[in-house]
Amino acid sequence: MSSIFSTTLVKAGLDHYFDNFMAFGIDSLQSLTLLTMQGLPLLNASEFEACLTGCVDYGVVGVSSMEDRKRESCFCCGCAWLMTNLVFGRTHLKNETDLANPSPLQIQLIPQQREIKTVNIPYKSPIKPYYSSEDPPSRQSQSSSTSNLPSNLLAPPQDDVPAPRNPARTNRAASPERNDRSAPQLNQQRNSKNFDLNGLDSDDDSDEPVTVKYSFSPGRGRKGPQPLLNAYGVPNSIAAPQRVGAGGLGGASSRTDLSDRIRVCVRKRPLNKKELRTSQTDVATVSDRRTLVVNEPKVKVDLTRYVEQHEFKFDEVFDCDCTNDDVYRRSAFPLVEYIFTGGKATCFAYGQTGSGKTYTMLDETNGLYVMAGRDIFKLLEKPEHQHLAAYVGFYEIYQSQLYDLLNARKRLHAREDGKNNVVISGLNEYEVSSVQKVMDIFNHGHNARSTGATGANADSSRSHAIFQIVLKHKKNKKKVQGKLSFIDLAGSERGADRGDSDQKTRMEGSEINKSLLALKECIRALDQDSKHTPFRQSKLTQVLKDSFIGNSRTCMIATVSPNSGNSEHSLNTLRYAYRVKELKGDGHSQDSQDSPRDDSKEYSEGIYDEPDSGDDDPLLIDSEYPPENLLDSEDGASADDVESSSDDAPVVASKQQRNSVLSQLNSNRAAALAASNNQNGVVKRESVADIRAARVAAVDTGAGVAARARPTRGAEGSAVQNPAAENLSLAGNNAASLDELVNVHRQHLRLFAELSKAESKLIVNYSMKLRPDTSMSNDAYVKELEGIMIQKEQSIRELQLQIEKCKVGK
Ligand SMILES: Nc1ncnc2c1ncn2[C@@H]1O[C@H](COP(=O)(O)OP(=O)(O)OP(=O)(O)O)[C@@H](O)[C@H]1O
Repeated sequence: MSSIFSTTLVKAGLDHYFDNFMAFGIDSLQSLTLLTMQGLPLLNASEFEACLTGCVDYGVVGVSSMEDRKRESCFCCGCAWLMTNLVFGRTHLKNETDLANPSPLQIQLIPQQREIKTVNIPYKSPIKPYYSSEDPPSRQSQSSSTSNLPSNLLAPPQDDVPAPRNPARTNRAASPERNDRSAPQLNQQRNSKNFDLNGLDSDDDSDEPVTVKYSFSPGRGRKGPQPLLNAYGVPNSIAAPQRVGAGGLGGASSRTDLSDRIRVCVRKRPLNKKELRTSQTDVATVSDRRTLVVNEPKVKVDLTRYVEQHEFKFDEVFDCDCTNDDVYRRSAFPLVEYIFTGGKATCFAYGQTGSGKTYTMLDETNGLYVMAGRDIFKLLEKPEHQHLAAYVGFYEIYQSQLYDLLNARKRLHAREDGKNNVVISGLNEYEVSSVQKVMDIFNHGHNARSTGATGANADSSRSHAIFQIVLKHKKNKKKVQGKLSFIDLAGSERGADRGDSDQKTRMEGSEINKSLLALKECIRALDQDSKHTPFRQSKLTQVLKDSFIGNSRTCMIATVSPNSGNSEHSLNTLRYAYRVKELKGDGHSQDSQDSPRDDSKEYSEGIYDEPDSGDDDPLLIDSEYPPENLLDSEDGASADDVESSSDDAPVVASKQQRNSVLSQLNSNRAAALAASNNQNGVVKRESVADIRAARVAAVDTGAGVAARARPTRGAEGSAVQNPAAENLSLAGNNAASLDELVNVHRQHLRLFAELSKAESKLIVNYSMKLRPDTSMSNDAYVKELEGIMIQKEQSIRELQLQIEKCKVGK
């Protein structure tokens, strides 16, 4: 880098962009002027003006102020206007030694068409470049006439990454060379098994990932690692949820125990060929066995790009070079051992479509279920297990209905026996004696699984698939020793991200979201030893009920795609996984600044007691249960009713005593609240906890007096019906419905928050035309908006329905 260059920047008043220029390999007047000089005759003043105002690629190099842009010209999008009021002297240039060095930044113009044909201005993240000076051969051999642009320039992965206002001018193809003087060195270790960039055919959209390991060191001619900046341009420290406190997962030294009741692991898959071909960056770094850092590419409001770092800690983090066997040893294997001791265990894969859930859990030949099968058969050979036999069943939950994948997708029903064990009645279970048999049966079912096209993935799983291995006593097949379920959940991405999918797909998405939220709440409740586990929220959690109570172990494997284009989804996955276990052993961590909101606190308030399963004994299964034990029904209504009756079912004496103490406390609390309201002469808004407290008081004392006697302020002191008091009496009459209402309401709020976020983003993108692709047409905008509105409408309807239910019970 020449001193003339820096002097010139100072003269031009652009020296504050020095780092940005460096990061983009612009380290000499040579490289700068090549961008600006050649197109001088191409644009007239008004075109230039239009380009200036519309050129969002300034953000790429961080030139944010309009004044600076005018001064410095629109070099980055290649509109090729020479710097107006050029302070950068061409005379300087002539003398400059850098002139001898061919610039890596080239523009090839076709003046006749007044269109920039090719230009390559690679976006090199100041944090983590994805290619070294020795670019992969395929990139070097790309023809300059094709538009094989660095995707992060022309087709940035994020929706909110800026795109040029005039798409015609963006038809630029890559120049193969890079400035290795300015570029940081990047050493790549590639998995020889898959990696052959030479062989990357642009038509090859294979999703087959390639393992790429990066190690980065600053290169010659470049300043050291650039500091990360946050949205305010301030160096960014690690900013994401970090668990704090003892017993949590925050400290590197935190305990990770294979025998934990809940284990939350994360698996990062390798970049696939398509992602490599489109030059997507690997933004997820496994920094140690328990830590994953996501470098999220972002754009400031002034269009400057920056990177935000999020660090997450889990029980276990598996890097992209980990095999299924590695994952198995640290996740499912302990569960296998556990079921032989008479327990139930569940292993989930959760993540965005295409992130590797099926590959991990149910890969036909190498999934965790195969490995578990292998170990189960080994253990079954032991003399002490000779009385046991293994059975497999495979079903799916699609749109809240159960289907037997081993029996022509026959509808199934979940039932509950007297011991709170869930039985999928009618499920075909096959006795298996070898891994091969397990695999054959699995394959049969796998083919029947529902898949459908979504905007996100043409082959996306639209259902939750549950493959279970049950250990039964040979002499009495109704006697179950243990059960291990492998669950390949449907894709976690939200309905709002499904592009212009039809209503059916959006409905599916909404159903999936609902069940995943419910699942999270249930696992959290389990992790926190909560007295109440909200099974009723979805079919998925209803059928997994016995995996959340009593003798159970759960392992969740969150799968993430490492590419920059999916960073938002990956972050959602990681936040979900984090929330599952965030509070363990630290009741105060929800107050931590970085910790996400604890919205299920009341579950642990001890207001409700879920009856113990009392099933330390092996399960006793009976497929003939009275109809009142039906957990799922055609109309979907009785499930709740049944569940509520199970909530209110008699509990063991000690629990009754505890409940009565709790009732007393709650009653006092409600009365105190009433008194305080009375004293202040103000009608206070009720918190959920208050309503619940009063409700429980009303139910348990049988009087409901505290609730109904809530005083209100009225004109001249006359009694005015207090809506809160009405709620309380209502709750007393229909406790289960109100309970459900609170849950639905909570989900509604969450969904609305998400949707409103998406809506704001949409309108910003549309109005500022920031979408990199041209698809943000009026039509696309209207469609996306419509999609969001439909979801909001659905959510409101659901809430209204629940309100009606409560009223009916009044
Ligand atoms: N850890 C991994 N190593 C190698 N390849 C992987 C890995 N994870 C996933 N893949 C590959 O990535 C692709 C997508 O994976 P997979 O089908 O498992 O995703 P998914 O999360 O189950 O998606 P969906 O929800 O749509 O079913 C597959 O081709 C799979 O082979």
